[in-house]
Amino acid sequence: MFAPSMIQRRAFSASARQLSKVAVLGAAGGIGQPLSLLLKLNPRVSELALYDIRGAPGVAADVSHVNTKSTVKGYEPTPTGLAEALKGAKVVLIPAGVPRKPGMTRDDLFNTNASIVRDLAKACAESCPDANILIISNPVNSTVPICAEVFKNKGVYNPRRLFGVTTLDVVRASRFVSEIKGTDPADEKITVVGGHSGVTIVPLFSQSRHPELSSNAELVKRVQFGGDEVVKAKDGAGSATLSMAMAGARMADSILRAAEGEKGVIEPTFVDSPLYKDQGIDFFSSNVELGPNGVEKVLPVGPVDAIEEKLLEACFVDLKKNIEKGKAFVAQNPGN
Ligand SMILES: NC(=O)C1=CN([C@@H]2O[C@H](COP(=O)(O)OP(=O)(O)OC[C@H]3O[C@@H](n4cnc5c(N)ncnc54)[C@H](O)[C@@H]3O)[C@@H](O)[C@H]2O)C=CC1
Ligand SMILES: O=C([O-])CC(=O)C(=O)O
Repeated sequence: MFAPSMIQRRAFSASARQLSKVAVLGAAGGIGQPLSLLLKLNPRVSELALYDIRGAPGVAADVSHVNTKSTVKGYEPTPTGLAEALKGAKVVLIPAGVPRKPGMTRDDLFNTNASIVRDLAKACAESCPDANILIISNPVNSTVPICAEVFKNKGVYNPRRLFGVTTLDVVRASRFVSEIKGTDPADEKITVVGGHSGVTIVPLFSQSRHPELSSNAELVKRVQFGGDEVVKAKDGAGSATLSMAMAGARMADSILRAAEGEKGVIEPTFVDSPLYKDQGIDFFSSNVELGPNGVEKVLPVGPVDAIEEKLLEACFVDLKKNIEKGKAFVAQNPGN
């Protein structure tokens, strides 16, 4: 017999910890592999579904030996395999697609990655329409609108559940500031808004502990073009994978914590946003409060200084074009 207090405690822990299936599409890639490992280490994940057009069963077999409770399964690259991987998923992370080589912009990836994301989005809309979809594949400024259009066409679009992963931009910003100031990056909370490429990435140092940094043009540029640093250093072998895996795992964990009812979970992310819709910009990255239903509240950008005002103006020009390009792609190429 259990004492009443024990029964209460057991009932509480069972309801607080939900069973969460998480799927990774593109799981055998540079990001997908370390991301899958980090998700295997997350106690909030009960089931890990790994899918790729090649190599997912091997990655799954490897990761499955890590001695945490969750189960791991790799799926074959067939429509049934994909549907099975997605069925019942609470979170789907999508790092499928090609990465940049030196000299390329993220937009140069559009021609290859747009159709990959469109087709995977279609599978998600069919097999797990209520899942939280986290898009990592570039160009994020266009692939997120692509996913939204696909979900709309299927009649299952829920703007609260679609996220462009821009976490890496704030991860970089806090690290770069800590290097300059000799501080712990954990203490450097830097707001970054806009989109996820070049000048659409807008760090708001005026809101940080070091407001004077907004006039540090070199630092601003480093945050905006941090991805290029890695692309150049990898010299043709791809772009950021390990730091991205960490950033993606952090975002997934935040989504899961909020789903479990934790209050005050805030992450920056590129979402269907009311902030600049009046200027024709339907998606924007800003701090977002997460909840059991996904996006709980899109937080305002807050006060910006004159330099940041100019950065935002430049951001809007490119961002608008990137978003339109994604929407137009689905309109012209709806796929099967
Ligand atoms: N949002 C962000 O902050 C970041 C985004 N990225 C983007 O993430 C993407 C992936 O980068 P990496 O992992 O380095 O590339 P990768 O080439 O190492 O891996 C991509 C994986 O996707 C798989 N794939 C391709 N088509 C697929 C499909 N239809 N279904 C399932 N899997 C498919 C490939 O087989 C491969 O294993 C790139 O587009 C890159 O630009 C990279 C870093 C940061
Ligand atoms: O730079 C790239 O192409 C990959 C990426 O999005 C990043 O590292 O932020």
